[in-house]
Amino acid sequence: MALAIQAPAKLNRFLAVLGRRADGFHELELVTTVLEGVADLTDSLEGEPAPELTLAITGPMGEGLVADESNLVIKAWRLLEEAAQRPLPATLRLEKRIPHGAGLGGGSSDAAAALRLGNQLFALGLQEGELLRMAGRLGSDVPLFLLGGTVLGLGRGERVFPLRPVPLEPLLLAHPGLHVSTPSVYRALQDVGYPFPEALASQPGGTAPPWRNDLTGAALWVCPPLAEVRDALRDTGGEPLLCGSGSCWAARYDTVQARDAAAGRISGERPDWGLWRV
Ligand SMILES: C[C@](O)(CO)[C@H](O)COP(=O)(O)OP(=O)(O)OC[C@H]1O[C@@H](n2ccc(N)nc2=O)[C@H](O)[C@@H]1O
Ligand SMILES: Nc1ncnc2c1ncn2[C@@H]1O[C@H](COP(=O)(O)OP(=O)(O)OP(=O)(O)O)[C@@H](O)[C@H]1O
Repeated sequence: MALAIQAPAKLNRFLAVLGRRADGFHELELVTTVLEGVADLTDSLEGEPAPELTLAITGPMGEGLVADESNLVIKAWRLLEEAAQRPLPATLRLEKRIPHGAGLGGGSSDAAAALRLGNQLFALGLQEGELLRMAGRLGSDVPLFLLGGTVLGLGRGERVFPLRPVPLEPLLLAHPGLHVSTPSVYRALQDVGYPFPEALASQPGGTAPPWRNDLTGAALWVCPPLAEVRDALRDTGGEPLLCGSGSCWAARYDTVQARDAAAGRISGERPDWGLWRV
């Protein structure tokens, strides 16, 4: 019987870079919200046992993605096979609605969905701790999608802890169709210089974490046209925040009305941009 798992996008409302580690990764402090329930910004992974492993990719954001061993869904499946010590042949269908290279974690979310799907489909009985370890091997962003909700991320982002939900303000996400490479943004931190973050723990108790992304300068260095999206959102009265390593921006507004007016204006001026209301 076929099973389907939803794979939502994420928003890092707080991303502090604490420094560069000996292994080349960066030590981070992150507060991330998994954007559950936003249908047009959620991938779907469906599968059923079959004679051999195949992956088909469809959906509005499927173009340009390859369904080979480089795909995070297949990489996750191979880790499941390693844990099960046997092949897990299945027909997999991935419906892509999250743009890739946008900082919304779509590939990571698909990988987490694949771990859960394979574990259920073949009744592997892998426990949460084991799945989290496998997720961390696939990518720094993958474990947070296994938790869902609002998540504190430490280390390179893979050490995750559930937080009390931080309510999101009315948001407008704008995607200019540019693809920004995450490694190139982290590398550019050397060129633009490090910020000097106060630790999240030093924020006054009870307040929401600040709207902050220390990768912004580096991403603008790598991809200067990103500034156009930031400025367009600012012109509508929003407070823009770069999503992860870009290229999407999320702007927060005081009211739903202000956000909806902004969406109307930007969709008229920039019909080529992807827009999502959250
Ligand atoms: C920008 C974020 O999306 C914020 O959540 C993540 O930090 C990126 O997470 P991700 O895409 O899962 O990243 P990974 O696949 O683990 O790493 C991709 C590349 O990004 C850089 N990288 C990533 C995470 C980190 N803490 N420090 C890094 O320097 C490394 O060059 C690494 O080779
Ligand atoms: N199933 C997948 N969906 C999207 N990208 C994938 C997938 N499998 C592999 N990739 C590769 O991973 C890269 C990053 O994809 P992803 O959608 O996670 O980017 P992102 O939104 O910038 O995420 P992050 O903020 O985690 O860097 C893509 O450019 C693509 O080459």
